[in-house]
Amino acid sequence: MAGSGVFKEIIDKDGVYKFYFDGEWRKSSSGKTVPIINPTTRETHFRVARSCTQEEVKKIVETSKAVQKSWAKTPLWKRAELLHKAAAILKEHKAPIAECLVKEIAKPAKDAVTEVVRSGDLVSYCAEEGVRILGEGQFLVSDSFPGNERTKYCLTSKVTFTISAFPTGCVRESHLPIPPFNYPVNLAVSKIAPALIAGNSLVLKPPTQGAVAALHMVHCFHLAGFPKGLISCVTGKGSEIGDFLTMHPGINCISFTGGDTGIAISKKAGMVPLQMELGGKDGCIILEDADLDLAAANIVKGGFSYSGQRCTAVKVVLVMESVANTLVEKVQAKVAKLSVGRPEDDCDITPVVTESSANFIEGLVMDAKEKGATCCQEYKREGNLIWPLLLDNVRPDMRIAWEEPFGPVLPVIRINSVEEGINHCNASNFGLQGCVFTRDINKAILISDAMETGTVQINSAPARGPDHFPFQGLKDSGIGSQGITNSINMMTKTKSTVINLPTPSYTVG
Ligand SMILES: NC(=O)C1=CN([C@@H]2O[C@H](COP(=O)(O)OP(=O)(O)OC[C@H]3O[C@@H](n4cnc5c(N)ncnc54)[C@H](OP(=O)(O)O)[C@@H]3O)[C@@H](O)[C@H]2O)C=CC1
Ligand SMILES: O=C(O)[C@H](O)COP(=O)(O)O
Repeated sequence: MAGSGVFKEIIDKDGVYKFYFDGEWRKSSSGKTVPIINPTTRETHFRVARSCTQEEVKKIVETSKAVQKSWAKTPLWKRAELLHKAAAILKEHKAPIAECLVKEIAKPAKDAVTEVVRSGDLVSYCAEEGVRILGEGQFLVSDSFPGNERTKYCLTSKVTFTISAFPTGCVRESHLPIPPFNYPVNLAVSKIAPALIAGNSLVLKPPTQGAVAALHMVHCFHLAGFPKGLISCVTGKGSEIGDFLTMHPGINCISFTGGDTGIAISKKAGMVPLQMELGGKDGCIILEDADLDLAAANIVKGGFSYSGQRCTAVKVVLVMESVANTLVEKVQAKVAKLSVGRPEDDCDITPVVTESSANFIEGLVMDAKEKGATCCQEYKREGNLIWPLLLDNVRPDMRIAWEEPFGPVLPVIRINSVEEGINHCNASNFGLQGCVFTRDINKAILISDAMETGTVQINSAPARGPDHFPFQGLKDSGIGSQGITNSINMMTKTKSTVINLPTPSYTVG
């Protein structure tokens, strides 16, 4: 049960979830709260402290200063040990955390448990990967470069972020992970674990929808015994506290996952490393020689899992005209078998996260219908619940050909050449993932190389997992690369120490 047992200290007597600072769960001095609306009932299910008065943020970020310095001196194996403990506690308490995901973001019950277990696995893998890659460095000699004798030895290693005090007196210490609503646990730990193994402190800003799941996850790190003040979690709407956090002089690294907000943040954040995983319009190109049963299964899984609320969802199908009718029939037959209803009942299609999201999705559908798209199913909506819809004969003048619904509606564009399909994908502002279905591996590789996206899946739907794979977006889909190793590297700095010898030294004797 959320907020009970080992989690009872994260909620106050009035039923308001607290924020986490300096090793304690605290009520906000603002005295205000933020309601979290259950997408299924459209009623308030939880309340979190609308924390973070500017005074509170200032104190939170500065507190990380001393703690971060001592954490950076903690041996790698000890950092890893604590991460393994947090991973085990996460998995031990997967049920109450999954319950929060069901109630806050209408994630189907089974998928909710999977997200928590996957997060525990990510934290453990990160602990091991961190010990490996942060335990290695480089040794370079000077005479490998023209004009040099062997008078210099260069030792390089990966160090944590501590940067000396700035003229303004602020020491830039803290990492700022900002995850989105659709994976408030997994896309939080995908930032938290690399930051911690790399020796950083952090201030987590969880999504409003998903905040309580994130707070339960933070408590698992608290129970694991991380030093007080190393991890903080501030609650409150991003629109109200986000800018103050992202532009705070004490923040020296931002890892964000979400929508266009990330583009705005990247323009405001200043001279700090950014890791941005943003939206996508993942294209699925179906060639004439494709295995259409395999393609149909992946289009339904890829396009409708978690009601299409995944940045890696299949967002547009580009199918060769000659096989389009057969493919659409196969997809329709599978869509008809999708269960629609409550996340508690493990339905395939559950309510989208907010009413505004449902309204946005509806707008895209209406625009496509008005412009002549074929609705393969009757458009149906009850509150935030939208029945799965395949839109055939979509054309480039329709908004849904380009915009990201983040919902259970999927456009099909019929093409007459592979180039047409690739050109459509590359004309998008997004460049996250794409996929191609063909039996010809040579064609698949050529298409993969031609697609301007961070990843191309061959004969499978787009996906971020497994979480150790590099995961990146091009163009408006992101900055930098996620995935455990790349995240660890992005959250460290390279330090060179050069030993200068008075005379050249080559070999013994
Ligand atoms: N590429 C990827 O891996 C992913 C991309 N996305 C994309 O994100 C969108 C949906 O996710 P959603 O969570 O709604 O995205 P948003 O961009 O609305 O929110 C993402 C996070 O940013 C916070 N935030 C909002 N405003 C600010 C601000 N001014 N400063 C700092 N933080 C802020 C939000 O907090 P709050 O909730 O309080 O507003 C939330 O925690 C879709 O476009 C989807 O494609 C989503 C998941 C993964
Ligand atoms: O942001 C998202 O939606 C996730 O990165 C998608 O992850 P998944 O492909 O593992 O669902």
